[in-house]
Amino acid sequence: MSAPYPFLKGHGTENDFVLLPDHDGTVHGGLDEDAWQTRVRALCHRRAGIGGDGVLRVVRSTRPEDGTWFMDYRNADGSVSEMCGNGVRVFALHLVQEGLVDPAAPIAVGTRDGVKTVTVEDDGRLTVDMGLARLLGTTEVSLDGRTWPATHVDVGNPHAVAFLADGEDLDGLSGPGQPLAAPAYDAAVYPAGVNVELVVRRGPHHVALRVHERGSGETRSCGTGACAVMAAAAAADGAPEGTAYRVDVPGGTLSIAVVDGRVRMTGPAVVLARGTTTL
Ligand SMILES: N[C@@H](CCC[C@H](N)C(=O)O)C(=O)O
Repeated sequence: MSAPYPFLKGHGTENDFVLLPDHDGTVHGGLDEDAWQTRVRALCHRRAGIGGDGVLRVVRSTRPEDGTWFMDYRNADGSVSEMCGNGVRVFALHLVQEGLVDPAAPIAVGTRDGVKTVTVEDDGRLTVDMGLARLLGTTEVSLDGRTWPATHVDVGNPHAVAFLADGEDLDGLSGPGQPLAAPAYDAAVYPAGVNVELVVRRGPHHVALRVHERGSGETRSCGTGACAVMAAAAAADGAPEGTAYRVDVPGGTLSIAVVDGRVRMTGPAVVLARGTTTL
């Protein structure tokens, strides 16, 4: 058991996170890699822990090029990712709620994929400049004996975006109430693993997805995944820049557009609890 330390719990479209304030790195910064991964897994455990798809450690940047605050993100299994699109909205909201940043000005958040700028909208949602979505070619993913062509999209982290065939639906991808099994993918294309989005079209510029995340399993939403899906859909549609896509995820809705070549994602963020733990 460790000494008590503070945590908060939040989510963005039900992609949920444990936030760990550790501004000067003295709370968790001294842990070695194994101990840190063990702590992340314990915190994210759905029954024995607080529960979460990942952990957002809130730490002051040590590199000026990262801005003032760095989002030290880990998946539920303790692994690192470059970026978390829902997490960065929750992280920025936390900074606002704690009075650590000016909500009227763009909020710079350092990530392993560089600095992301977050803006608080008048309706309380947050918009993230996610940077580039790079379409890197075609691959395949498989699940339960079905195989789909997929687009390899890099949004800082790796994604495989597969559109289901006509007549296939998202509910049919697993047993009723069951999570998605891990899709098979080409490890030569994704040597560090991949986040897989399975997608249907709901209407013009309107899609819906289920996602199996690297390091977390099926989640209720994935911000980077939604951006990857939007980029793949917009390319397939030949949609002009500025076209806003509605991306439905099991936990809500995100609005995403490409402006000046950069993906801008707007969605909600919630911080719902705080406390201390010895996990
Ligand atoms: N849920 C996140 C993505 C988290 C990282 C991902 N599992 C990975 O390993 O790349 C999001 O909202 O983007």
